[in-house]
Amino acid sequence: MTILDLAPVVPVVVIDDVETAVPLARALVAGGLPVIEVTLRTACALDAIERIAAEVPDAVIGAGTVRTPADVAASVKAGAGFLVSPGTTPSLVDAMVDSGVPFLPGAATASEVLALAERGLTELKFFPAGPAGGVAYLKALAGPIPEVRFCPTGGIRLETAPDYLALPNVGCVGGTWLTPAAALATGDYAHIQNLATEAAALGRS
Ligand SMILES: O=C(O)C(=O)C[C@H](O)[C@H](O)COP(=O)(O)O
Repeated sequence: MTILDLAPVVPVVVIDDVETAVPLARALVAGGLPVIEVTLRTACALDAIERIAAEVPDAVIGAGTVRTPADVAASVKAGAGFLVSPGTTPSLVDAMVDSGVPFLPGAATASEVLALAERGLTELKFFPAGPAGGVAYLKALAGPIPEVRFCPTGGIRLETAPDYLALPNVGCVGGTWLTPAAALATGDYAHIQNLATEAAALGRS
């Protein structure tokens, strides 16, 4: 079982207020989406990961927007169970390999995919999925590079997720649509749970 196969959708979340982290994670897990990516884009992101790791045992909590070896170290220290990067550099991949936790390095072109496959890495994030070519691009990659599987992220919504999930080289998709800023601001976790339930059902279609 790998990160790509645990849930059809990985919520990508931006947490501005650390107090929202635990109720938010609980709502996503209750809706059927246990794999959660907290982006390292806010000051409290590492604290949020730490709290979710400590208080929501059913969540598989990971760090997103991992850009540097220092991000890798800080994420693992905070308790991240997996790492996701928007793109890759040689030093970032080295640090991810050495981290001891599962990771999805980002790639957007055939050359980037081949560079990672050459290192034995065959589970990647495809980012930014929509702008980079979407479903058609992934379909084209499956011809020459069928052994590499992806979590496409970037511009995907509930309506477009099924087209990605139908591809043989897609394990799951990521997206921010599960955690609208307005719902977080007002503490509307019931709405977030409903969005998660809706997305989790895609895995049964
Ligand atoms: O922060 C990162 O590491 C990223 O790679 C960016 C996210 O995957 C996108 O921000 C997804 O956002 P939506 O397009 O709204 O679903």
